[in-house]
Order: sequence, then C-alpha cells, then structure tokens
Amino acid sequence: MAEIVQGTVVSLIAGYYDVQTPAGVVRTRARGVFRKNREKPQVGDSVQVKLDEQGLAYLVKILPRKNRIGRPAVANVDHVLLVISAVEPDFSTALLDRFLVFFAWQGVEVAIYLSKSDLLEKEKLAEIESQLAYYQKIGYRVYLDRESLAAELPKQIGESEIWTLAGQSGAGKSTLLNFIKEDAGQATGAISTSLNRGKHTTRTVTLFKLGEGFLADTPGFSAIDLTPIKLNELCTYFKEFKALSTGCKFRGCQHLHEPKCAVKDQMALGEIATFRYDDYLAMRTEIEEGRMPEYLK
Ligand SMILES: Nc1nc2c(ncn2[C@@H]2O[C@H](COP(=O)(O)OP(=O)(O)OP(=O)(O)O)[C@@H](O)[C@H]2O)c(=O)[nH]1
Ligand SMILES: [Zn+2]
Repeated sequence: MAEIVQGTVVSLIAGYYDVQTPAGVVRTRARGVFRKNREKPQVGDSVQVKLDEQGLAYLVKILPRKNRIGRPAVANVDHVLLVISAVEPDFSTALLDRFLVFFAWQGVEVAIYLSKSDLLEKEKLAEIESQLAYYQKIGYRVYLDRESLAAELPKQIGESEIWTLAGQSGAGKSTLLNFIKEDAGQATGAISTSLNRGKHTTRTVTLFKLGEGFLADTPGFSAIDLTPIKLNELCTYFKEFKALSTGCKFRGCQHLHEPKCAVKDQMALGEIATFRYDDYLAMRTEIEEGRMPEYLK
C-alpha cells in the first residue's frame, strides 16, 4: 500500500529533495508532472510525499506558497531574524526601517539582533540601545547579544515555522549563523563550509531544525527595493503609525498635512520618534521617485 505523508523540503541535492516528515528526513524524487507544469519544488515548500512498496519516495504535490524570499529563495518564510550592526557598517535607523518596512510589506515578522556591539564604546552603544528600546516598545523583539539570542531563539521558533536571516552585507549574518549552529550542536555542513563567497555565485540553502521549526543556514539577502510598495500603503507598514491611525480624523490619513492626525499629535508629545517619521518621509520620496537612494546601491 502506498502511503502519503506531508513534510517540508529542507534541501535540494543533485535532483533529490530532502523532506522533513514526522518520521524523519526522507530523500525524494520529484514526479515528472512538475517538469511538465514548470513547477519546481523549493526549500521551504510544504509538500506531499508518496512512499511506495519498494521503499521509494516521490514528491507528488506542492502545497500553496505563502511567500518566497531571499537569494537563494526560501519558500514560506514566517519570520526574519534581522542582523543590524552597531558599526562596520554603521548603525542607522533609516537602514533598519527599510528592512522592517520591506518585511512588513511581505507579511513576515521580524526580530532584531544587534551585532558588533563589542566594537563600540559605551556611550555610543547606549545611544543605539536607546533607539532599539523604541523598537521594542512598538512591538519588535530585540536581542543585544548573541548569547541571549542563541538561548532564546529555539523557544521563539514555533511548530514548523521557517526563519531566515537578513541584513546588510557585512552585518554579521554568517558569523551569527555559525554561532547558533554550534550552540545548537549542529556541525556546519560541507555545503556551508565550501561556499564560494564571491558576490555573484549561487549559494545553496538548507533548513536545519531549531526549536519546533527551522532556520535557513544561508545568510538571506542584503539589498532591498522598496519601490514596488504602494505609496498610500507605506504608513501601514510602520507598526506604531498603523496602531494610531484609527485615531486620525481622516480614513486613509497619510499623516502628512491632514488635520487632526493622531500620528502627528503623538509625535508632538514625544510618543512617536521623529527619526521614524523622518524615515517615513524619506521612503515616500523614494517610492514617488521610483528609485533607491544612491548610498544604498
Ligand atoms: N567584533 C565582531 N565582529 C563581527 C561580529 N559579527 C561579525 N563580525 C565580523 O564582521 C565581518 C563580516 O561578518 P559576516 O558574518 O561575514 O557578515 P555577513 O552579514 O554574512 O556578510 P555577507 O556575506 O556579505 O552578506 C567578519 O569579519 C566577522 O568576523 C561581532 O559581533 N563582533
Ligand atoms: Zn494621521
């Protein structure tokens, strides 16, 4: 009797798809039907696997995808662990806000990790930490050191959830991944250690088990483009603006020059950070002009 089980594609190896099922990882072949439909299973896909009498396993169905992000792409990403560095490259809320808006637009939750805090003197670090406290206040989980992150992360990754890293080039994504993997008692696989770090080489991606779900073992992506975002929806991707917008006089208030705007009122009272509002205006300009700022290219 053939049996059908459901699972998550955790890696692609030379035409085989490794699928994590409740009974363990099963190495499968994709059915020819995918080639015909030009469908290609991807890491992160939720799939059905058929096990036949000979013990052979076939990937027979891809369930609908929630999203597809990163390079190489991971499907069905639930959560991004955003690595933002204190220095090299310098911390900036403008940069942080770009990532937060981009992922909010993609419908993906974000947790923030501050890297390279060891390279900064106390006063400067305190300034960054006070800015990050604001992000914590508006609802983001923030980690200031990798030890607490490594201890907490497995508890945060829910049943079958897929997490991936993101952050600017050089922010410390690979360094963090290696630390987490060691901490989780997982050997760094041959694929990861032999990675060619050249800029335009394709990297493979594997999901490894962490907590109740998975973490992608490849540093996600660094460059983001906000220009496809609809201008009048931009403000809904700023968590605290969105929460306040029901208090604005006008529905669809863009929090610019409209009268009785709750966002501007709260900013005047110091409840909304002016740097967030400035970043919002800068992103509006970027979207209106349809191009990324020069310094980010
Ligand atoms: N002192 C210190 N150095 C760090 C830390 N995290 C990363 N680095 C260093 O920063 C440099 C860049 O780190 P990577 O982990 O390669 O950065 P990445 O985000 O993976 O970069 P890309 O692969 O270009 O996207 C390396 O030289 C690391 O050793 C940290 O927390 N403290
Ligand atoms: Zn408003």
